[in-house]
Amino acid sequence: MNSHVVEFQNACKIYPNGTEALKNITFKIERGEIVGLIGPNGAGKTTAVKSLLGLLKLSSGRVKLWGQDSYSLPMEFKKKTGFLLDDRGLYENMTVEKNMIFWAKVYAVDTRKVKGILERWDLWIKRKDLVKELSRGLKQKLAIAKVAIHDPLFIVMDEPTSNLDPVVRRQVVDLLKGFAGTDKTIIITSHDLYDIERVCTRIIMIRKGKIIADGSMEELKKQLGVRECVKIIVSTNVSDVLKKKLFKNYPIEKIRDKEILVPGDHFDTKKLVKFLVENDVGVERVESEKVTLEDIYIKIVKEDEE
Ligand SMILES: Nc1ncnc2c1ncn2[C@@H]1O[C@H](COP(=O)(O)OP(=O)(O)OP(=O)(O)O)[C@@H](O)[C@H]1O
Repeated sequence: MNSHVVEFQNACKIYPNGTEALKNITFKIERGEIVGLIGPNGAGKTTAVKSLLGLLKLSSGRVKLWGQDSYSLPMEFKKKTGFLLDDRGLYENMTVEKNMIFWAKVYAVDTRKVKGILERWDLWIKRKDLVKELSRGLKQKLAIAKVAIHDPLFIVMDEPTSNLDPVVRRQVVDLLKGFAGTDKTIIITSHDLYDIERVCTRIIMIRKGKIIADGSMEELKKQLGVRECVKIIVSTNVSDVLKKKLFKNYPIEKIRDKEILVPGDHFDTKKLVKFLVENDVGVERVESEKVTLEDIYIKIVKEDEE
């Protein structure tokens, strides 16, 4: 069976004012992937997501969900999707509990499950509050609880962790991480690259309506030629003579002010530390310097600008 859940084929979107938000986008997402859609403000992420959910019509090209045109997705498929967008899909003048009961009914979920869901998100005590009386963070939490109410197979979340306090943010990240290894397919857009890195198995980066990078963290690191480093922090200056010796005898990546960087993989750091000590260099500590998604993002944007 075809395991593509999402397929963009030469998708283009030009808004009536002439803005080209998507320029010939083509990619597929397989069942079980958790994709982070990232990129600068105005890159086209929300436009891509809304087209995928059938909320926007493309100017040309196609976007499919489970092989069906997403703009005319049959109801049986619609019911298998869950999404969190800007407007959150909550009724401001209804209570927390009534909102959830409403959505449970829409998705034909047993309304007796609502209590458990609200408890899980610590919202049961707020059940009698009107949504309009909730803080932004609590609204966001309720909207996320709503997205998962019918256990959808395909989930789209636009900025799920914005406005959340650290505890709730961790709760959301854990929920999303819990989907890894299941048959759920998820797309998350976010500017919070730390969350994306923790949750996603694949990153698609768009800029000015075009895909400029696509792959797992490991693949992106390889493509960009960046690697993890070990950082040796020293307390004394490294003389120019010693620097020369170091570059000659060790795979030194860089020597910065009181920091010596060597590649993290397969390198015997102990040998180098011993060498430094023998040459009267005080070694304070050794740390590993991880490459983050933020480092990758900045490098890709810079390269794309050139
Ligand atoms: N309804 C609209 N009419 C005209 N132009 C629009 C409309 N919606 C978005 N745009 C433009 O399309 C481009 C892509 O916008 P989009 O909202 O998809 O970007 P984004 O990557 O989601 O940005 P952000 O990270 O700021 O949310 C931007 O130039 C934006 O100004």
